[in-house]
Amino acid sequence: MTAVLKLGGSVITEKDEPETVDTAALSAAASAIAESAVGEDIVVVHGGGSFGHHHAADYGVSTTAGTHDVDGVQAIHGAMCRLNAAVVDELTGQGVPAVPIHPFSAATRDADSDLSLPTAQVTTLLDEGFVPVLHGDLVAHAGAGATVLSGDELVVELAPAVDADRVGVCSTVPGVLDEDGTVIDRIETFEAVASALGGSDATDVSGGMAGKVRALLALSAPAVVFGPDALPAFLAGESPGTTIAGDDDDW
Ligand SMILES: Nc1ncnc2c1ncn2[C@@H]1O[C@H](COP(=O)(O)OP(=O)(O)OP(=O)(O)O)[C@@H](O)[C@H]1O
Ligand SMILES: C=C(C)CCOP(=O)(O)O
Repeated sequence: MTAVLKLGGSVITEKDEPETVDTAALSAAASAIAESAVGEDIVVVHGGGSFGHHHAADYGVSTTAGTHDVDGVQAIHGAMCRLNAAVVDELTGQGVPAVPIHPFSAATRDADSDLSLPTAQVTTLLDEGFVPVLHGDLVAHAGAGATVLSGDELVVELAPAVDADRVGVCSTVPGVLDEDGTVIDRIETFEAVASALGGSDATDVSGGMAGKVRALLALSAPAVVFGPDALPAFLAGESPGTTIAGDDDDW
């Protein structure tokens, strides 16, 4: 049983306070992982929260708008590396054999914006008993300089690469909400829920909930979107929140 879990940046950081970790939330998430039965068969991805998104917005960088400004690259990638170090530290402090992987060092987008992410280091580390921890980052982008690579995109790339049985996206909301604020149980097409989907309450250059749903629909195996309180339930094999079940033939 292998799981890919994304910890939303909005969960583990104070999203409106630049470069501030939500230490209580990060500690609770790390403890849920440390205590879960998935043990070491888990790949963790985390988002940007107040580390990546503020800098990306300052430099006008998004998943589609790139930069050639080396100061911008350093600000955005550097902030994400600092957050990644905090996540890895918290996990290892709680006994999880977590190791960092920085996607900017490996991934590319071609001139058609198609993403290529080498994953042999992830699968090898997993096989060797480590818990790889990747993060939303920048990515070298042909013709655009460097663009944002969201953690949600990483989840979509990693799930088939590690043959994941379970994909979970832990955000601040208890699931994807309909127009009345009720958690939608299951989503099979973007069109069915498009009118309820917005961006993010906080600074977010990668599309908020709408971007998340679009990215997760690209998986053929179901992904679940849930809130922090439901993380232990997800790790115990339940499907709390919203199940997003697209149909990608590549799975
Ligand atoms: N229909 C909806 N249901 C649930 N959340 C929604 C909806 N529409 C918009 N949102 C917003 O999407 C946010 C979640 O997306 P966001 O990208 O901010 O989360 P994250 O992945 O946890 O953080 P990060 O992108 O930093 O990793 C929610 O906090 C909410 O503000
Ligand atoms: C803003 C940066 C650099 C990372 C974005 O990752 P996300 O929060 O998963 O969308």
